[in-house]
Amino acid sequence: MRERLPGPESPGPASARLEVRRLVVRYAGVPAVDGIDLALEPGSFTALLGPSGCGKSTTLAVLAGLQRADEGEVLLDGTALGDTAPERRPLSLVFQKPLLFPHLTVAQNVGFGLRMRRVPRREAAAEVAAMLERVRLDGLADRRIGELSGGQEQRVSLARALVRRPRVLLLDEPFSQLDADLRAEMRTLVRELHDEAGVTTLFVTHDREEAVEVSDRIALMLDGRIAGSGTPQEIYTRPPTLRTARFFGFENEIRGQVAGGVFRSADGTVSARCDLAPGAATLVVRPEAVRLGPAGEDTGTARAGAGGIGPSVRVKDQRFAGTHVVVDVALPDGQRLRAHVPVGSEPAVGERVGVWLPPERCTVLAEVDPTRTSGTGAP
Ligand SMILES: Nc1ncnc2c1ncn2[C@@H]1O[C@H](COP(=O)(O)OP(=O)(O)OP(=O)(O)O)[C@@H](O)[C@H]1O
Repeated sequence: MRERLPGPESPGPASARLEVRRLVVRYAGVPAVDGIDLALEPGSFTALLGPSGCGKSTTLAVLAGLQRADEGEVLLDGTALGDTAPERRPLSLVFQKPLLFPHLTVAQNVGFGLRMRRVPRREAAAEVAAMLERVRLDGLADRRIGELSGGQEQRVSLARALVRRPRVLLLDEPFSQLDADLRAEMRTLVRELHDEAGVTTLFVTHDREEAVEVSDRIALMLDGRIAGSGTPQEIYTRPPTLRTARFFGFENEIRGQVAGGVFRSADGTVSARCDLAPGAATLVVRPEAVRLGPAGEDTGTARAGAGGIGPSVRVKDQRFAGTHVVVDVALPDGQRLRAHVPVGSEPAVGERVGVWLPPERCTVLAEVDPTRTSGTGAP
């Protein structure tokens, strides 16, 4: 995760506050967007994150004026946009597939919007040249679109979007067609461009790592609804619901009960302090937070409130995963718990190990999934 100052970046002079209230969009009567609220502060960078089909693109299309909402409204600096035509909205949209004019050069594509706005030729040329330099395409101004790589095409799309000086920048999975290295490079570029211009940005993605790395805030969308929102740190470490936890890779779910401010697993081996009311609950913990140690060692059970499991459990399975080894252990009641351990420190299958769940990495949720008992969901 990048080091970043807390709070939104300083807004650019013209960046706007964008608000979505109770937005509903139905296709053939079925809601694709089901009553969402969103507030993008001026100059902020928000990721709208969610799996395929959850309604992200539909939301963006409504913001851009390309799709009508069935209910709700979109407000720019407090003014409802209503039926304002797309070209009259001070927003720029970058799509997954670059929609560029193949018969025009790079510079002509970038300058197209300025020509439409009748910006004087010399002024437009200077702005286009400056923009191409910012997206590191200077030198390619006279190339045709067909002579560019996928990454270069998306740079042209970004330049074309930003040269209009939009008050809000909307990005719809702009790098999903690029390879992993190029995606990382483009993410950095988008973030740099945002930080320079301070333009309010909404970045749609299904990739949680991308959302965490690039944004100041994440709104997680599931089945047409906002399932949780917060800073990347908040949502990554303290998921508000079980589904959010699963989406963010909390593979371990331990079921139990809360009583007197303490969660206890069904078999009594895991405990953690929490401020939930008494009742059924689930403790979630990421596999990389689970610590394994030598069997018999005090791995934390004795510490009051520290999530801990009895001194020894048996290793059921382990497999090499490149940067770490995935180890599944069997808890006393038979449920599995998954740990990621550094390569070279993995215990053997059948070995007995001690387990410790650092309390600050455990989240207890007042929810249980009746369709699952417990464990990792591993076979
Ligand atoms: N024009 C349409 N007619 C009917 N159903 C549609 C239409 N467009 C989208 N849908 C449906 O609405 C739901 C939301 O689609 P949307 O494209 O907004 O999701 P998404 O999160 O952007 O998905 P992806 O990441 O795959 O693009 C999906 O179930 C989709 O099949």
